[in-house]
Amino acid sequence: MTAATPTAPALPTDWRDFFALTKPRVMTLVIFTGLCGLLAAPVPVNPVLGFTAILCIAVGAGGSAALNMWWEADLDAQMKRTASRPLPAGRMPRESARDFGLVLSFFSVLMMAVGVGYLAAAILAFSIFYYAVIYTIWLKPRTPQNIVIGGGAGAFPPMIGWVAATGDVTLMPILLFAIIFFWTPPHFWALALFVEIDYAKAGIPMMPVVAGRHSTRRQILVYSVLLLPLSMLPFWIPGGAGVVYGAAALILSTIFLLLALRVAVFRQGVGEADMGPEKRLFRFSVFYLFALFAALVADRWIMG
Ligand code: HEM
Ligand SMILES: CC(C)=CCC/C(C)=C/CC/C(C)=C/COP(=O)(O)OP(=O)(O)O
Repeated sequence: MTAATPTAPALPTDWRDFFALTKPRVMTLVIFTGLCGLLAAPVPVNPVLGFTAILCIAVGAGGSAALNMWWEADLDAQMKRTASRPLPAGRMPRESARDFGLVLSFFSVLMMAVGVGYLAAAILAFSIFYYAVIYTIWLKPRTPQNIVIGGGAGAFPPMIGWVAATGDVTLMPILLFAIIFFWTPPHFWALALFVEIDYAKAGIPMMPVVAGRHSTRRQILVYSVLLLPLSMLPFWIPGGAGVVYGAAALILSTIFLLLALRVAVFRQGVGEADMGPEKRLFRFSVFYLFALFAALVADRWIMG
């Protein structure tokens, strides 16, 4: 962040700009995994409590995204992918994004504490801090391991959903956390491979910029290999998920691994100019997590 960025908006702000600050497209999956954590928990959930918990996850995640955009306005201005966001495009004063993010974050935690429970509120508060401060301010500009460690922030929502329902952290929510944690590096590095030039321009030490494409592809493969047995663990542990989830996890994780193999190993005939395999892996990563968590809930409903 520098003080040089103008704070006066060049264009009037409207509600769509505030909505954009919450990174709504990315947050759909955050909210969905939170909802699935809640619905997969082995207890009946009071609908009002469940609705409050998901609303708090959505508001808290949106608040932390607004704080991320406030802090990164100068960086976002340098990248084509992010240059049209409300702050770099000059549609909003910087302070508005900061205040909006702080208000959303504060009220989401307060509402979670009052309406759902202290443990869920504490984990939500930690997730917001993790994304807005540990990842955005500390890790992202400093190390190519930024998203490996920082990915923890996005892995909390299913745990928050589960804790909101049960009041307790057991092995299952820890496994759901671990699945997203190991999913994040292939998800993000696949994208970073085809938008690498932007990150280099902005001076962000993303893995392809620092370690090169070859090493990034190998690391994508390592996480994708680990993801397969990890995603099967909820099926293998006693009292975990049933065969509907187990079959879905096996199929989805195998496809994920094959797409990662294509990115990492079988690139004969695919030039560096053609990032088709990386784009396919990125798109599938999003579908993968939606489908895996949907299967977890379907399994709970079908298998009981
Ligand atoms: C530190 C970890 C992560 C990083 C750095 C990251 C980064 C990104 C980036 C840069 C995009 C491109 C879209 C955009 O410009 O907004 C994206 C897309 C997406 N991410 Fe991630 N992501 C991370 C973790 C997650 C997590 C944990 C989730 C959900 C559980 C998630 C869900 C999504 C979805 C759904 C999209 C597609 C959005 C669309 O359709 O445009 N990401 N991610
Ligand atoms: C409940 C709660 C607080 C959840 C947090 C959810 C969370 C951490 C999601 C991470 C996903 C995300 C928006 C990454 C963007 O990375 P980036 O900010 O580096 O991407 P950019 O380059 O597009 O700004």
